[in-house]
Parts: sequence; structure tokens; C-alpha cells
Amino acid sequence: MNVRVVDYRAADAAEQFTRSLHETGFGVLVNHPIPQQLVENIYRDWLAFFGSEQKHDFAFSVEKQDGYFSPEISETAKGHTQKDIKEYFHIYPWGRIPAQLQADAMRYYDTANALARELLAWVEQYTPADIAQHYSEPLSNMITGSQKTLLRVLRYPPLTGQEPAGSLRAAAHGDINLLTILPAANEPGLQVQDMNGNWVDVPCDFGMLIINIGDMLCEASRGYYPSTQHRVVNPSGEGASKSRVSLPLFLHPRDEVVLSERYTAGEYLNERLRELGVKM
Ligand SMILES: O=C(O)CCC(=O)C(=O)O
Ligand SMILES: [Fe+2]
Repeated sequence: MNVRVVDYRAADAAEQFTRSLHETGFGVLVNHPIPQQLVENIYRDWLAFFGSEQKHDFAFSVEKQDGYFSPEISETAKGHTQKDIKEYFHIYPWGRIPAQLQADAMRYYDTANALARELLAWVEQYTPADIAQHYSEPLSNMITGSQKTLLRVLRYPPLTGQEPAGSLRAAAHGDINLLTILPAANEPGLQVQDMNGNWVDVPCDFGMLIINIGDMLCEASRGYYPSTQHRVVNPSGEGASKSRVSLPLFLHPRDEVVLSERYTAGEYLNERLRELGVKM
């Protein structure tokens, strides 16, 4: 796969970047505005939280979807039968969060959310007119006042060797939302699928920020922006004894936004959460 690496500060960044999203569902930005030190602090502090008993005080709410999802709850990717090998915490500005982790998490949320909004505006600007005419409202409008944009902190525990055959840290899936922003994790393992079905390693270098299209934007753009399948594979050797932490921000529209003739965003999300086994 020929992934285009785009300089966020280049004069033609919006055009180059949206071309990559159209061709592969996936983009890589360098010289991006996400501060590395903040992300490293978040990784360190949340590793300590996942290692503590405090996490059990924040058991996730089925209705609201905020809080801590244990490895026993962990999602089963659409079309798969094994649960992923992971635990995670869902952060919303209105949701529950441990007091000692709140300031950095919200600083990151605001920074990543602002960038995601800017990138969605690029996507909108470079949507061909015959596709854009089907958007029920401008993309940038779809997220105005949204309460659903979600920051997920993931921890993949060290492997024990007792994992069920065939289970992965994260089985192949497409993200549900409009657009996802993913800084480099502390360990490798993320792969994306190219147009020929091959799995390609994603660089785990902080300078490279990964952005991918989610299923909602694929639906709204009638496939012009494809949602890329991706997964997190199990490490072997030394990596197997280490935790992996990652920090995707999932940009979501308001529930009532019409994505297509088939779905509003709220209907689409609820259907997918039921399939993942985390909602009734
Ligand atoms: O951990 C990663 O690198 C990716 C996580 C992911 O794809 C997800 O949570 O949707
Ligand atoms: Fe994902």
C-alpha cells in the first residue's frame, strides 16, 4: 500500500490528505498539532489506573456508554466470535472520569477534537459535488453540539499464553463514527488492510498521526470515503510481556443527523453497539 504521508503545514495539505482518504480510507499526517508529552503522560497515568482496583468503581454504563469496560466485557468485533483481548475506558466531557486523570484527558480531548473538526472540514471541502449533494447537511454541521464524540483509552494486557485460539488484541473492524484520530501507541501491532486485502503495518512513530474514515462517513458519502478495516495483532517475543496503550478519538455526529435514507446517526450507532455486545 502506498500510504501518502502529508505535511499538515503544507499549502496543499487539505487536497493531498483528502485524496489519501478517498483512495485508501486512511491518512498519515506529520507536523501535526498533537503534543507528544501530553500523550506520553496520559499513557503513563492510565497504565497506573488500569493496574489499580479503582477502575472497578467506574464500571461502564450500558445506557450512556461512559466508564470502564473490563476484559470480560470487551467488544466482539462485527462478524467475529472471540472477544478482543483488551480493556478500555470511554471518556465524554459529560461522563465519569477519575479526578486525577481529568485535566490531561480533557486537554487532549479538546485538542484532538479541534483537529478532527478541521480535518472533517477538509473532507467536506474536497467532496465532489455529485457526492456532496447527498449529504443531508454540511458535514461540519453534523458535529455541531454533538455529545457523542468519544475519547477511548485502551490497554491491551501482556499475553499470558492462555488466550483462546484465534483471538486478537483487536479483531479486524471498521470504526463506527465519521473520522478517527489515532496517535502512535506505545507499542506496535496496528495494521490496516489495503485494497488487495493485504495487512500492512502502521508506523508506530509519534511524528505520524493516523486518521481513518469510519463507517458513518462511508455511509453518508456513499462509499466515496471508504472505511478501512484495521486490527491490532498479538505481539510475539519481548513485546508479549508488555502492555500496549492507545488513544483513539472517535468523531461522532449528533444522534438525530440523517446519514442516508437508511439511517440516522443514533440508529446506526445503537445497531452497531448491539452487534458489539455492549448494548441491549
Ligand atoms: O489500539 C489501536 O491502535 C487501535 C484501536 C482501534 O482500532 C479501536 O479501538 O477502534
Ligand atoms: Fe478501530
